[in-house]
Amino acid sequence: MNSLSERTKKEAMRVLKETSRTFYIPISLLKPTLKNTVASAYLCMRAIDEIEDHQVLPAHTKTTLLTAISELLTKPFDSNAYQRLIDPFKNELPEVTNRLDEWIAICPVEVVNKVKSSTATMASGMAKWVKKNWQIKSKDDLDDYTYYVAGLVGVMLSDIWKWYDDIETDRELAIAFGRGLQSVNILRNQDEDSERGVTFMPNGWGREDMFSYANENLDLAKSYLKTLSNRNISTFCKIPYKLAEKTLSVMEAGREKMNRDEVNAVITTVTEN
Ligand SMILES: CC(C)=CCC/C(C)=C/CC/C(C)=C/COP(=O)(O)OP(=O)(O)O
Repeated sequence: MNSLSERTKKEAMRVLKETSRTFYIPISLLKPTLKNTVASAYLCMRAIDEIEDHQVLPAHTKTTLLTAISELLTKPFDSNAYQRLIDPFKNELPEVTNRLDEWIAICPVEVVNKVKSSTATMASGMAKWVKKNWQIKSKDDLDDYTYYVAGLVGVMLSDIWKWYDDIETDRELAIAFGRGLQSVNILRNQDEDSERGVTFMPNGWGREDMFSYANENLDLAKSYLKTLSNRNISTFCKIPYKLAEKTLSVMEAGREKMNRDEVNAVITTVTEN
């Protein structure tokens, strides 16, 4: 047994628990091989998301880091080069980012190139949107942004399902799933984002337009769910879907987000069915 990689897998679950409110529980419910794979894949994307979202790093540092990481991910991953790249920023960056090389190392070899490739595309898309200062003017811009930051999570997960259990899914539906979840987050975080001077609303859009965008994409997510023939995978995907659906309904009723009991109730309903 390789005890270093066993230790890193445990660490991955600890870091996941500390960084993701939404995905720790669904990932924990996956069977061991899937759990390890999806955890490492999620952490790879989260590692770069923390750079894009960083509250202190200047834009030029973000774009330099994201572009360089994207390039590193397109080759056999050079851990030393990665550590040299982030070294000047290690104190500012969270653990999930500083350990990207370890998350890649625990991803099964048969699927790691898919994870690296989606993450590389995401990193270059994030670099592009940092450069544009997230100036989303049109629906096409919104589709482009949500493709990079969330649609690609769906693409990567679909690649994992295909590898694990030969499950065929529709790429556009997987992307829409990500877009649906992301647009619910945009609605939920609108005030917080505008306080830091960022808006993801296309010109002329109000909240109702973003609600429609979220609903349209979540409808496609529902079609995606119907195509999943593996129960363990289907439960995993249903949890964020149902949480998003419920978040939309509480926001429509004028509240900011679900309370903890409501979150737990959604998870119980999904896992008991
Ligand atoms: C095929 C398929 C299942 C597609 C879905 C793809 C997917 C899981 C996209 C994630 C997008 C997203 C908004 C993540 C952060 O959510 P958050 O802020 O709620 O999560 P956090 O608690 O991890 O920060």
